[in-house]
Amino acid sequence: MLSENEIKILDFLKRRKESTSQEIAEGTGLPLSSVFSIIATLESKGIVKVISEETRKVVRLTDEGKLRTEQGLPEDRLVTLLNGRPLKIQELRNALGKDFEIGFGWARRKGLITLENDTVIPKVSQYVSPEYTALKDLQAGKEPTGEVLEILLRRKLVEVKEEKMLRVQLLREVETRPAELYVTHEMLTTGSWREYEFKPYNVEANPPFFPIGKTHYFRDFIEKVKDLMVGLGFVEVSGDFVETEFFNFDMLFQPQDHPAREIHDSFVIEGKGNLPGSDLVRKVKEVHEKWWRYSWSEDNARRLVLRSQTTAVTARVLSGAPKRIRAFTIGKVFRPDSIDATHLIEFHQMDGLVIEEDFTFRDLLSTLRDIFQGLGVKQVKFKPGYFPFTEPSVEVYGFIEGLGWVEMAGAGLLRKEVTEPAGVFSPAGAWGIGIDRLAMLFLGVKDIRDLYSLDIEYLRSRRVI
Ligand SMILES: N[C@@H](Cc1ccccc1)C(=O)O
Repeated sequence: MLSENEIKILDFLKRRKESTSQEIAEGTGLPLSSVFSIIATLESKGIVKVISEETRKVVRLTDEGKLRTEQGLPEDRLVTLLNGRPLKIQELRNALGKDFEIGFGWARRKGLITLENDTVIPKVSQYVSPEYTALKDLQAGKEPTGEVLEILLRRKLVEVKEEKMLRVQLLREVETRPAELYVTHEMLTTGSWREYEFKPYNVEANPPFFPIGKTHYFRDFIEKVKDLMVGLGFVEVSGDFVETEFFNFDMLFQPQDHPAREIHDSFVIEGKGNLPGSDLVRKVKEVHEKWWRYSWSEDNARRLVLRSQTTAVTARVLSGAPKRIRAFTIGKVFRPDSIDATHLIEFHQMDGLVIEEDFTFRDLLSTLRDIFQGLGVKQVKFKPGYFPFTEPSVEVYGFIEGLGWVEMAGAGLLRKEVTEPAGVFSPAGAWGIGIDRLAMLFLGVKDIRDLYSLDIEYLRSRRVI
């Protein structure tokens, strides 16, 4: 029992006895990936034998290369269009569309044209680029080398790929008569399937690879965190990347132009923002001047920064003076730093806020424990910490197999100096969790930059979680 494609390959091999997978693909018109899987099936049936397997580097046309092989290179087309006479740029642009820029650039660089005001003057009446010839040759099976290859690579018309090559031998001749069929609806309803013999599935054969669209894996992780928080009864809130110092620092009781503000650096943005219109600003000024003993400046509070902590969103929620709330926000924050495998200048935080009449420090710790449990961190430990806006404050550590205790979050009860100017008089718990680090631990990512990778091959290789 042989399938149609198996027969194709066997017929091809009969004439050759021995052949490479690439020759088979070429000779039968089957895609290389199918050839691999059919050879595996034929080998398991004892009809062919794979005598060697190697990987070699091959030059392949990219999608753009294929297109140019059909249409011609933009500079070739431009010269053809000119046909030996000068033409206005606009006419060429109309004729070539978005290829005009590329064609014009290359034609000029190659000295095929000159420009006088808005008129393009041809220097040659005909032109076939060596690149185009090389693409055609490649299509016919002759790989480019040397300088042309380099230019083609640079122009992204070809790419060098690793390709597996099997050398296959026919072990015995078999009668190549198709007898297998796939079962159809009709066979089932009429019962005629009983008269057929069916092909067993080869579950070990490698199927062809079809890339599917999927969400970026880090985005997926962030969605999971959001789902968890919503499941725990929190509402999601969000804020802008560009924030006034007022919400990023002042409302969080971090004094202006003072070392306590420098708990971390921030990026400054030109211009000034608006402050809230309530008496919140006046009360924040009061509390700063009373306890930090300096003259608080409204103008400084209007300065703009890229938010350096999502606690700025917490401050905005507070400014609405909620009586009772369970809210969280997740998003990017920005801090100057030198970039390496564990540091970026933009990363993600998840800040949370609980305001409840009899909310206690113990409630805060158990909420954090719940969140980390939900994220899959079973063992959590708390250490005293310091943040300008919370008292008491804790640092949260989670135990990760193979790594030990890892710092994951900062938290605490918001100080009265933070809540009261906003008109909040109930206890309020708050925290900020570093999301990138968590994601790296869970997704097995060693370099933080990979979380933001746009490399399509890498992203395809990531599992969907
Ligand atoms: N914003 C703090 C974390 C934090 C948030 C809320 C309360 C306490 C601490 C940081 O970025 O380090």
